[in-house]
Amino acid sequence: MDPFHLTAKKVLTLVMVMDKDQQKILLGYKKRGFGAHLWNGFGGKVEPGETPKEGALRELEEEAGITVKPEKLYKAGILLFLFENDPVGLETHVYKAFEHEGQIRECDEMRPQWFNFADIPFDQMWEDDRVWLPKLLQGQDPLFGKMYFKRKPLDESVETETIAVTAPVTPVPSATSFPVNVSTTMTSTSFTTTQPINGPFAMSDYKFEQNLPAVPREIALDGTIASFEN
Ligand SMILES: COc1nc(N)nc2c1ncn2[C@H]1C[C@H](O)[C@@H](COP(=O)(O)OP(=O)(O)OP(=O)(O)O)O1
Repeated sequence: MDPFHLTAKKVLTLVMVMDKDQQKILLGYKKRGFGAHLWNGFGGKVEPGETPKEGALRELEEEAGITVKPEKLYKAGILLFLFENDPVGLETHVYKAFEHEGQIRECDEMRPQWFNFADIPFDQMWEDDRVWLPKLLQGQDPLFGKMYFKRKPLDESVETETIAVTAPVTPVPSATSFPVNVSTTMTSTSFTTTQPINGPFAMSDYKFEQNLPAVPREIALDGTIASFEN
């Protein structure tokens, strides 16, 4: 059985906002959820009834506080992320924008920050980014590719944060002291979580589709680029 065989896919978006004059890109530090502790563009799941472009504009506003005029948001490609032994692929519609409106602001999910093109923190980003993002910055889009990921072994993990937890602790009576009146006291403890470098997956392979006759709308479940926008 092909470990990358897909039976379903989720449609996601990813928006890269750039300032060509300053040679800067706006990235967000993901504070929670899928891809937590990594820098990425802004985006998320496309909701029922939305086009990918509408979803991209909504997520950009939710996560970075800024808006882009629909006609100034350009399709930069589609990346299909496949995970070993996971039958659900992530069809990610990538967009780019060079101008925006509104004030950039942090939210509970993302912390936005501008980076010079020369200082993009690839060692704290999904591994696929170092393959396709330089192409995007050089204007070699639209990009259509499939990225294959395997789960990382735990020894590639690094400790990233210590979380202090105040929790009620209920002493368990020993057999000899039983019966007693069990009292509940508050105490404080802490534990350390591990976060694998570049996220929990390692990219094992990737393939780009070159010289397509038209702009694809989606990547089919069998991996072929099936339908085209005219
Ligand atoms: C696996 O490789 C990936 N690489 C890159 N560069 N980006 C990725 C990868 N996998 C997913 N992404 C992007 C696509 C989306 O922009 C986000 C994931 O979105 P999320 O799951 O957070 O979607 P939301 O709708 O915001 O989620 P909530 O349910 O938390 O609202 O990462």
